[in-house]
Amino acid sequence: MAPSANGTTAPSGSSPPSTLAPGFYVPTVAFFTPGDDDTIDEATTTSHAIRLAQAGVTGLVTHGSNGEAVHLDHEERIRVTRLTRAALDAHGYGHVPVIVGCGAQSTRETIQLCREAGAAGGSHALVLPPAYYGSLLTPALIASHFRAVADASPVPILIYNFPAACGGLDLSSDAILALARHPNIVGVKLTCGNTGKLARVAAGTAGTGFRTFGGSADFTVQTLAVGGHGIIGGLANVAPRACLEVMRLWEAGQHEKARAAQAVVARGDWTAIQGGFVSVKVGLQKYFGYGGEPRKPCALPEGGKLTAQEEGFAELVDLEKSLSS
Ligand SMILES: N[C@@H](CC=O)C(=O)O
Repeated sequence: MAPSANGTTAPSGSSPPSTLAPGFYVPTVAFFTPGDDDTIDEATTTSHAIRLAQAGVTGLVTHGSNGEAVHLDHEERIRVTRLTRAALDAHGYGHVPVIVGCGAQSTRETIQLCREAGAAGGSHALVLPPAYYGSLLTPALIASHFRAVADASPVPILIYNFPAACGGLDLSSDAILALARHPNIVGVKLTCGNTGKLARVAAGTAGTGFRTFGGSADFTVQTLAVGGHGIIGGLANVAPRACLEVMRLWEAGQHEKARAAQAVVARGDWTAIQGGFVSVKVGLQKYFGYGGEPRKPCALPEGGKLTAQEEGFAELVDLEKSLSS
């Protein structure tokens, strides 16, 4: 039996359920072979997925913002999802869901990505709203997009509300609650950080199986306090046990300790939020010996900026390592 963040167990080898368990889900970073070779690093993709599962995370997300989805072609996306699913299955984590980032600018390509995600072993799709032609996209067109994708997708979808990645497009709680009535729209990741919206969506969908996730580890306690179901957050690439510990302490009613752990996680997440997925790679490389380079045109920081990012994770990694022993 393998543990999950909410303290339940699932028999290894079983399939992920379509209703997501509450807990902590990790949008994995992508790994590439060094230099001009620059192909998917299959060995590291596999070992990273296993490391996270062994730490007890509830699920993984390929091709979230941390996963450089926009730097990958369709074939590479399929390969990463297949590798991740296969790594989990081969190590007794068949019940652990793999959510797949499927945002694209057209409804047509988004549906194609959802179909490819399902065929590659993805259990759910995480869908950003299209925003490139933002001034042309009315709230009604955005809602039609999500409904058309949900109608056609072979896997249930989660809405991904991340205004900073979508030219400021920020879905309201009213819009999300209306979409939540679609039978194939089963959750939302709120990277907007609006905990008022989170409270309204969690309350408005209570008891339906719809899942309301905070979109960053730095507001885990806030999410749980208002009835959210957990976090989908990139910081757990570096420190999965520390991120889970905040949830465990809160759910055990140890609120002072949960706040103290949340403070450490929030300080670490500030480095990840400012430096994005590149800083997550910096943290992995410095403290766990793998991570490598992002795809160009992104680049690792150098000099004082590199050192500052490394040091920004030090306290968090101390907590992580204390929980590993
Ligand atoms: N801060 C976010 C970035 C994207 O949603 C995260 O932790 O995943």
